[in-house]
Amino acid sequence: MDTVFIESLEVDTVIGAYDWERTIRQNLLVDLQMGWDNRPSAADDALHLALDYAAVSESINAFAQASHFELVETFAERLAALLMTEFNIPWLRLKITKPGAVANARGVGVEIERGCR
Ligand SMILES: Nc1nc2c(c(=O)[nH]1)N=C([C@H](O)[C@@H](O)CO)CN2
Repeated sequence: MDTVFIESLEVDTVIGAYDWERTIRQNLLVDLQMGWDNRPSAADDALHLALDYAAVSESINAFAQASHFELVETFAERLAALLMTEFNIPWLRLKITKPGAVANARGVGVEIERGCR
């Protein structure tokens, strides 16, 4: 299967398990690979047949704006379910990075794979 991807999309949200994190907004980086058959959109040169990465990015942004989870695991799981339903995505790999959360690490986070290729 082909993929459509979004790399290092920066969103801000309420995220964190500690008390001090509940009162601030922090940045997360979203890396997403989505399974899609790109042949129909390529054959007709038609956006309406493509998995529109701009529309997916807007949806991720809106989700982050409204969410306030403690764990990046929860953020990833709920976002994956939302995107698969909203855009009819059969398979995805989603990585959520929390930059600077751990001293001396550029980023920490989770990566999940859901659905069938
Ligand atoms: N597996 C996880 N471990 C930790 C998380 C998390 O979301 N998943 N979160 C924290 C704190 O919120 C931390 O990021 C604050 O710097 C600790 N461990």
